[in-house]
Formats: sequence, structure tokens, C-alpha cells
Amino acid sequence: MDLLQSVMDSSTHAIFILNQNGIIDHINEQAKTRFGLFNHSQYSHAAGKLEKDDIVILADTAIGADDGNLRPEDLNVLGIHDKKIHAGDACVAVARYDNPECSPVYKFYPGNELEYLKVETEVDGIPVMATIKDRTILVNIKDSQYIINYFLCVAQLIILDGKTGQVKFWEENGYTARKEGAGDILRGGRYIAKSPDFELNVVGHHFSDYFEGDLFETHLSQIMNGEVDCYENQEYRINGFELVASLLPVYNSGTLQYVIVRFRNIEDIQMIIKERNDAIKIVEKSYKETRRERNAVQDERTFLTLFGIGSSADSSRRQAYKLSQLDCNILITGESGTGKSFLAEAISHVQPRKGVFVKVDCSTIVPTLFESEMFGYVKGSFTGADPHGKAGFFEEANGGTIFLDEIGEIPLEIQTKLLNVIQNKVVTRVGSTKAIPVDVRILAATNRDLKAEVAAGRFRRDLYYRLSTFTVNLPPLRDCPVDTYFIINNLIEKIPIKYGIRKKNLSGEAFAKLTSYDWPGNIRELENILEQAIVLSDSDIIYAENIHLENESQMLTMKSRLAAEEKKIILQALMQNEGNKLKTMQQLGISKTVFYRKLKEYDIH
Ligand SMILES: Nc1ncnc2c1ncn2[C@@H]1O[C@H](COP(=O)(O)OP(=O)(O)OP(=O)(O)O)[C@@H](O)[C@H]1O
Repeated sequence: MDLLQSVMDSSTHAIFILNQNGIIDHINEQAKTRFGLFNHSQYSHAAGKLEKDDIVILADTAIGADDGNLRPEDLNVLGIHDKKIHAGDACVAVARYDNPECSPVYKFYPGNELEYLKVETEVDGIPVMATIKDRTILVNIKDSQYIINYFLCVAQLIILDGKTGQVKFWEENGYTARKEGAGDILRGGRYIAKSPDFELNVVGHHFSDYFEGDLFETHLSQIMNGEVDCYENQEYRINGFELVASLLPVYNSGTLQYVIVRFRNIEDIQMIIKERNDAIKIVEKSYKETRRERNAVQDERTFLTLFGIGSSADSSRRQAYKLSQLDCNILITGESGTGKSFLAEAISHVQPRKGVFVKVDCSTIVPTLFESEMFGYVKGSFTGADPHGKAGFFEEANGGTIFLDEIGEIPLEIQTKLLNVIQNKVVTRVGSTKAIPVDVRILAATNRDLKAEVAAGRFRRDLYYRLSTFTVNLPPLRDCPVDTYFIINNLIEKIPIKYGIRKKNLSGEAFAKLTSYDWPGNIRELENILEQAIVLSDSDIIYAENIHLENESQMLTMKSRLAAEEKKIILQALMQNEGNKLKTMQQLGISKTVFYRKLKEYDIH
């Protein structure tokens, strides 16, 4: 055996080496096993085809998928003419081939959500049982058992000789490569002999002669044409198997010589796919169950889907939806990053009130400009003002909604004016005495404990009661881990769109890593981590090692360190300028707005 072959065989990966024309030059033992290129069982059968009166046992988890393109009409040869059976349905049947006088025994299950399907019968005194359960197809014929495990879909076809009752064919891994899918055989195709020493020799043949997969073929031809450098850890469907492969070209003096096709360790992949499918199944199940209970309007469904129907934080979101339909003011509370702004925008989309949505981040407004920014000013009110005067945020939001984010930051004197707006539905511009009527819905949010702020005299009690009549509290992510599933699902759709990249999938392990973390930074932190993982990972699958939770905390530390440095610089500059703020901001080269925001952020008086 040559050295290259020994090296390849010692790998845990399935490897093919293709020449520059796509012809298989080398294949290792793992690849032969993976694709069923040799017979696993100790039994043999001769080559042949279906004959009239043969007994056929068919168990297919999804008609038309990984079964040699079986079509519902192909079942006619088994005496099954059922218009209710469609492509994608699961089906189990025991029947005679090409004998219209014999009635088939069969069951089918619509769609691909099959959990259990079983047929038990007797043909010519031979007991037969075929079951699809727990990702396994099990067929019992007298005392023999035939088992095929699957992850997405598979079909088992067993043929008993119509005269002798002897088993003359059964499916084994590799049936697609051998063109022995159930569809091929029911349509009259021949099957080759199996024996314990049988091996299908694919070396010297084009890869696509035996292995089918559209995306894989596209990528392979891109590599062959030199359009793409390489593909690493991409998800492909080949001969019905979900696989992860890398396509690595080998050049000699600038000319393509070979393409190494390396499939990741099979056990790994099967585990990853199983974990992911299980996790998704659990989520989908709880989603469907809750949906079944409800008979809600489309808007409510869309609204709740954003946050995860059936999640533990569901009650606050349902409450938020109900409140959105009333024209009342709403206070949204919750720790930083729990999605308060996101919820406010969602409310504005589903509420009956139309008009503009004006978002105001109260923490970024310089105290001296608060009044004019909020309520506007008339011409000549103060130096530096727009000579024509200006409408404030409330006037801008007239007829629509204003979202006051970080409402706990509003200075006391402005709180009084805000109360006036709420009670009398009018605003008075700075420099004017004229009251302008405004019709505005107020949504407000804070991560502060406003009750404590009231007790400390920093927030007006009457304003607090006005705002908090309808309060929605968003719990932190750690208190409702189920929400993480839904948010992850939203984010893995949203992030690739934001960055204009392909959608990526999470491995089961990555999913588990994300859901077992307690997310002190809530959804914002989860979003940052997922963004990093999705944008920076090279493959279409996000593995656990792509999720950098520790790095994130280092990044936060870095952020807080930078903030501490910035505060130090501002304090030093203030000292040098003996507290003169104008001189300090000039020395630092920052605008008045930024300077005052920093003073506030770092609590410098
Ligand atoms: N249900 C959700 N699905 C997807 N992304 C979400 C969801 N809720 C929030 N986000 C995202 O999480 C991030 C943080 O949300 P948001 O800014 O609304 O939090 P917040 O509570 O207002 O934070 P802060 O108090 O710090 O202002 C945003 O980027 C937002 O788009």
C-alpha cells in the first residue's frame, strides 16, 4: 500500500482525492464506510430485479427524499393508488409487486413531522412488521431484523421472492451511490449482488457518477475553475446525508493538480446534527403547542413571535401587546439590554395609532438644552439657536408616538414640564407663552428603579404615577433561559441580513453553550457574541469554539478601562483649566454636546 493511502486511512475523516477533472484518484477507508461502498452485513444476495408477485416491504420517512426520487405514483405497482399520499409524506407498506388482485397493507403520515409509524401483518404465513421510530427504521421478517438509522430521511426496501418467501434484496448504506434507491427499484431498476466481501470501486470514476449534491457540485466546479480559493467546513447534502466538508485545492507550479475533499469526523457531525435537530424540535413543539391554544389576530402573532411565544417572559409580552392596542402611555422597565427599545418599536408597529415614532435618548441630552430639545423654541430665544425657531420632539411626534428612553435621566425642572404635557396635552416652546396642542402617545423606558428615585427626591412622584399606570417589566435573560432560544433564532436570521452574508447554522454544542450562559449583559450581549461568531467564522456552521464568551468579558473590561482613562483625562484637563469648562472642552477638542454627555456619564460636577 502506498504511503499516501496509509496516511489517508489513518485519518478519522472521510477523504477523497480528486484529480483536476474531478475523477476520484484516492479514497480512504472512512469514506468507503461512510458512503457504504462495501457490504456491512454478513449476508449475501444475488443481483436481480423486482419480479411479479414478489413481496415488497417499504418504509420511507419522506417520499421523494433520499429514496431514488420515489414519487407517490410509483406506489401504483404495489397496488397503492391513494391520492392523499404526497411527496414528503412518510409511508410504511407491505404489498405484492405487480399483482392488482392483492390488497396492500399500508399507512402514511402527512408532512415531515413523523414520530411513529408502524404496520404489522402476515404475507403467505410470514409475519412482517415495519416500524419508523426514533430516527430508526426497523423491519422484522420472521426472526430476522433489518435496521437503518437516519438523521433526516431514509427509505428501506426489502424484497421477498414471491414463490419461495426468501429475502432477495434489502437496502444498505450506499444505496444512492449504487443507484439502488427504492424509487429506482420500484421503477424496474436492477440491483447488484451483495456479499460480505463486496466493494464498489469508485476510483477512476467521476465523483458525481456516485455522489449527488447540487451545492457540492457547484463548489467543486468553482474550485476547479479557480474562482474560489477553497471551501472549509461547509454543510452539504450528499446522497441524502447531511455532511460537513472542506474542498482544498492542491496546486503545482500554479496549475491545479488535485482537490482534497475532506469530510469532518462522521460521529461528530451526526451528534451535532442530532443535538441541533433535537433542540430545534423542542422549541418548535412548545411554539406550536402555544399557538394551537390561541386564536389570536395576525398582528399579535407577529408581535409575540419576535419575543418567543411560550417563553417564560411571555406574560409580560402578552400584556405589552394588549396595552399596545389601548391608547395609553406605557412605562417599560428592565435591566440594560433586555430589549426595552426593541419592545417600544414593536409596540409602535402594532398599535392602532399611526403617525411618526420619535425616539429620544434622554441620557444624551445636555441638561441646559433639555427644554428646547423637548418642547422647542421660538426665534431669538437664545444665542446659537436656529433663527427661525424650532419644533421640539413632542411637536415632531404630534399624531404619533414619542419614546423617551432612559426617562430616569430627565432633570427635575423638565419633569414638571413633562407632567404638564401629559396632563394638559399642550407644549409651550421656550421663549413663548403660546400653548400648542399635541396628541402624542408616550412610551418611556428606564433601567433605574424609579420608585427608589422618587424616594430619593430625584424623580417627581406625580410624574412617576402618571407614567407607571401601565408598566411592562422585561425580565433579565438569566431568569427566563427559554427566551434565549427564541432570541437566538431571531438573531441568526437578522445578523446575516445586516452584514449581507450567507445564513449560518448553530451546532448543537454552540446552542448549548449559548443557552447555559447567564448573560449579564442580556440580549445586547447575546447579540454581540453572536455577531462576532457569525461574522468571523469561516464556515457555514457556528461551532462552540466560535462562541467567545470569555473574550467578550475581556472586551467589556477593555471598555471599562478605556472609560476610566477618559474620565481621568477629563478631570486632569478640568484641573489644569481651574474648572473652566469652555477652556477644557476647547483643549480636549470635543463639542459641547459630547463634553456635557461625558461629564454626566462619569458623574463629574
Ligand atoms: N426580541 C429580540 N429579538 C432580536 N433582537 C433583540 C430582541 N430584543 C432586543 N434585541 C436586540 O438587543 C439589543 C438590545 O436591545 P435594546 O436596545 O432594546 O435594549 P434596552 O433594554 O433598551 O437596553 P438599554 O437599557 O441599555 O438601552 C438591540 O440591538 C436589539 O435590537
